[in-house]
Amino acid sequence: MILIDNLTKTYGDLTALDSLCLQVKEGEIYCLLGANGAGKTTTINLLLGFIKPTSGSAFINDINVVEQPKLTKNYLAYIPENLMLYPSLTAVENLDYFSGIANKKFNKEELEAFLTEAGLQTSAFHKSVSKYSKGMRQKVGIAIALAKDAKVLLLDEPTSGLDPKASNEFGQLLQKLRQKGVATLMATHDLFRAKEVATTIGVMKDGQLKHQWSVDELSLKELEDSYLETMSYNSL
Ligand SMILES: Nc1ncnc2c1ncn2[C@@H]1O[C@H](COP(=O)(O)OP(=O)(O)OP(=O)(O)O)[C@@H](O)[C@H]1O
Repeated sequence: MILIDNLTKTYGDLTALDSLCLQVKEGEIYCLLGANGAGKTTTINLLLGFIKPTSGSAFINDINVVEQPKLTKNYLAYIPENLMLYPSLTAVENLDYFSGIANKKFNKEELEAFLTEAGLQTSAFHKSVSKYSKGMRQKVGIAIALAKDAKVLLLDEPTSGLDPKASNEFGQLLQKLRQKGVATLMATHDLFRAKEVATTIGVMKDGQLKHQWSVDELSLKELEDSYLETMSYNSL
């Protein structure tokens, strides 16, 4: 579970995040939309403990991210736009390495089973990931989350640059994780994919959460209209 309570981050005069409150429960996928500079990555970086908030708090499975950042890592998996893997290693070797960091040890068959569950084709398991497409790399990221048994998944524009088929596959993998009870927060510019996968959609602007809907509350057209209207409104 993710709980964000009045989280604020300022850089000098700039308020990158302004009293953000939101919650992502087990089995929910929360898609955070917003133009460049809205504060989406700042939110994710605060949850990851990469940066410290100016005020407010955030919790991963009831653990305070600021007070116990290392402990929260046990529950978290993170997939950024460009997942960092060791290029000279294969998918199995990368998965073995990253599982080890999370204090999990698996045999070859178990590692391969995670990659299969993440939808990676068997023929790629023992090839260097330097030859992988972006979609294949994202699948390794999902396999890492599965192997780690992550309870919370943080995604920063994971489908950016994926072709529609790969993006669709990625969405289906998120649904699988959702069925396992994973709480997912995904920053994205992809309104279509957000409407496809989310349980809740939030729209940020100037560091503030301007709208939040349950996904069933609105059509894709209504989401697009509301998004564009929010973006065109000049708050200055
Ligand atoms: N280290 C920093 N120093 C100063 N300003 C920063 C820093 N990091 C982010 N910002 C500013 O904070 C604001 C929010 O940035 P953030 O990266 O969270 O936006 P975003 O919604 O993720 O945008 P994008 O869609 O482009 O990734 C922006 O105005 C950005 O310039």
